[in-house]
Amino acid sequence: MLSVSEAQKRILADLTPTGTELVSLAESWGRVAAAPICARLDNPPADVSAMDGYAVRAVDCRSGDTLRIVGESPAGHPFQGQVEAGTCVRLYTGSVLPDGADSILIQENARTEAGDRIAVLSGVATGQHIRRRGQDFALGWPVVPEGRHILAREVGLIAAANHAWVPVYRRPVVAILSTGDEVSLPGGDIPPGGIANSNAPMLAALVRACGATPLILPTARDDAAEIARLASGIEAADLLLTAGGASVGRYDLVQEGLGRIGLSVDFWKIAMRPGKPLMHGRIGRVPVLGLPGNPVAALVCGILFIMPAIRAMSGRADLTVDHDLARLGSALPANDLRMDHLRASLARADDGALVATAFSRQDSAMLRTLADSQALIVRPPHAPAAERGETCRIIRLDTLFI
Ligand SMILES: Nc1nc2c(c(=O)[nH]1)N[C@H]1C(S)=C(S)[C@@H](COP(=O)(O)OP(=O)(O)OC[C@H]3O[C@@H](n4cnc5c(N)ncnc54)[C@H](O)[C@@H]3O)O[C@H]1N2
Ligand code: MOO
Repeated sequence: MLSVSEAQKRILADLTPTGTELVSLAESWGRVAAAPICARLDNPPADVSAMDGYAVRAVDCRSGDTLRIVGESPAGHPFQGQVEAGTCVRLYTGSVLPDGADSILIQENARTEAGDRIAVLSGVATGQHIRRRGQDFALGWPVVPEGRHILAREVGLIAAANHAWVPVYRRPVVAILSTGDEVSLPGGDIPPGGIANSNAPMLAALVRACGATPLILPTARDDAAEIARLASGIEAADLLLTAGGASVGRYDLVQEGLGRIGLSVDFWKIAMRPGKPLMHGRIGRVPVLGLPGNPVAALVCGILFIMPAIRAMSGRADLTVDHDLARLGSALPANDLRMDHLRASLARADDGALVATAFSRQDSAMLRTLADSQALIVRPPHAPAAERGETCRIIRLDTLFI
């Protein structure tokens, strides 16, 4: 059986980003920059005040000096004249620094006197409280690199760089085909021996959380011809996920069904738990991931393989999900040859360290335990028994937003 990291490498090996499109700035959140986004101006565009106060010449702004106010310059209304010796201009945060001035006296350090004069209560240092033109970024700088996931911070930055449109990668379309005679639509009557289809909506939610567009196909019965028929239009998608029918049983027919429409299998079976029967292959240009039917196995494969695959197809530079360190909240037995992913709760110790405690039952059909988990404890193949308090590697589920 293949290792998890080898499987990840093989899945990512031949994935390329989708095409590109232009979206409005407001629509760019959650997308991936398809080209470097270069500043169309300096930011700030001019030397501006960082405080409400007075534009002054530091040389004549010592404690006890008085200055004559020669004008006012609200933000957006630059002063047209010059700040001469012994004068100042009233201005505000964001006002352009007038010619002749080199510093800002904050209003708390000035007292208004009779007429148009102020008394300086505390002197200023040259350049104080000035935001220099271009100190954040300059015209032409690539402020957002190609491949960056655009979140709220990037949206703000792209706006500040004066762009209304953003080049992004097209959202990958991910088709989801669940299989199984026993699988029924959630919400309907579940016949004897049936089970509600949790995989299709769960995988669709995962796909959406990864920034791709899910396309749920009708559920296929355990019938190779039907599986082939339902997957036959797959060229319309960028990735095919199947769920169920991946194992060795007589009715596990996904490979046989997809084989009829040209599936070539790259690998089948990974040394991991849950998720052992994962299959990777291709139908024409479309990559295929055959997920196990057990829902927890499907979702763990989703985190380890679907997320990186969608990120790669979306053009993202950061592909795999990060691991963190935690302390074990309870002892664990030695592991076998499969890399294990134990559903666990997370808490904080008094010293702030994360403490991960595995749930006592780890059945890969138990969705409630999965939903109640804040982390997966990742145990390498053949890991020896571990004591409570030992350091372990975890994948945080609570920060993945899936
Ligand atoms: N003799 C062996 N049996 C099994 C092995 C093995 O190595 N040898 N592997 C086990 C492992 S590990 C897994 S994981 C499962 C995977 O099986 P399949 O991918 O073939 O999945 P199914 O048999 O179709 O279903 C498994 C389980 O999940 C339920 N299921 C299926 N689809 C859905 C759905 N859309 N929503 C909710 N639940 C679903 C199904 O009813 C079964 O209970 O194989 C083990 N067996
Ligand atoms: O690996 Mo299976 O995925 O144990 O349930």
